Amino acid sequence: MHADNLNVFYGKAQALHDIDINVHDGEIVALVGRNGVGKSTLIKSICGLLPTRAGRRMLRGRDITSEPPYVTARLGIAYVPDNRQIFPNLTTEENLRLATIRARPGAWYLDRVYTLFPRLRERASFAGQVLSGGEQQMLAIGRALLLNPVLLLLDEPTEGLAPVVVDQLVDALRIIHAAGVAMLIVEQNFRMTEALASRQYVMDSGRIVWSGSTEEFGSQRAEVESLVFF
Ligand SMILES: Nc1ncnc2c1ncn2[C@@H]1O[C@H](COP(=O)(O)OP(=O)(O)OP(=O)(O)O)[C@@H](O)[C@H]1O
Repeated sequence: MHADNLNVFYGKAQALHDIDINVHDGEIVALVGRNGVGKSTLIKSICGLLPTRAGRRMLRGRDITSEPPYVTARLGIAYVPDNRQIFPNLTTEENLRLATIRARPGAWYLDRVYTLFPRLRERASFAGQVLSGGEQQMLAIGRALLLNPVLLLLDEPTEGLAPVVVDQLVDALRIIHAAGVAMLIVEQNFRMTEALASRQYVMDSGRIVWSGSTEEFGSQRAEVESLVFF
């Protein structure tokens, strides 16, 4: 996926300025920055939930700038929102089965998601609203996988989760990555992004202000942290 000179507005207010980012096939890339700098706006615009005023978005050589979310999903971009958007009155399994209805054909199917997240199999008949935060996050990721994505967009997947659950998610994301799925992860948890991502983008005030490999991110930590937290 390539976003080229993206500019996105809420009404007259410009939220994203001249954004250039790439996520290559099979790559994990992190997007970090303080609250309100535009990270969620960027991933929503990549999957077509927000219109692009200028610039373009490409997926595997195809221009998707004007495509709505249901088309980008069919082309292989799956979005895991920060509020997870589980149907509260449907069971875990019903939530998952809904995702399979118009999914791309591919390697992910219900039983494979249950193998990845055994906890979801145990909770198959429980309503979405009684799941723990970690279980809901697993459900949101499992549902996205059932679309058979080439790119998974994850908005703060570890927010509010206990460290032991974060470790389980990191293990699951490694397995998903090994299966060939690329990811763009919005995260405040540096421990997680350093463990998973090969490259990092730092945002501030609607712009990309730093980008580099995870090794550079580690060696320039003080400089990067001054951009992210002050
Ligand atoms: N629906 C909206 N209408 C108007 N302005 C919005 C809307 N959503 C977000 N914004 C504004 O756009 C800017 C970027 O918000 P965004 O949610 O993308 O930031 P973020 O980096 O993801 O922050 P957070 O980590 O808090 O989610 C903020 O100034 C925010 O107030």
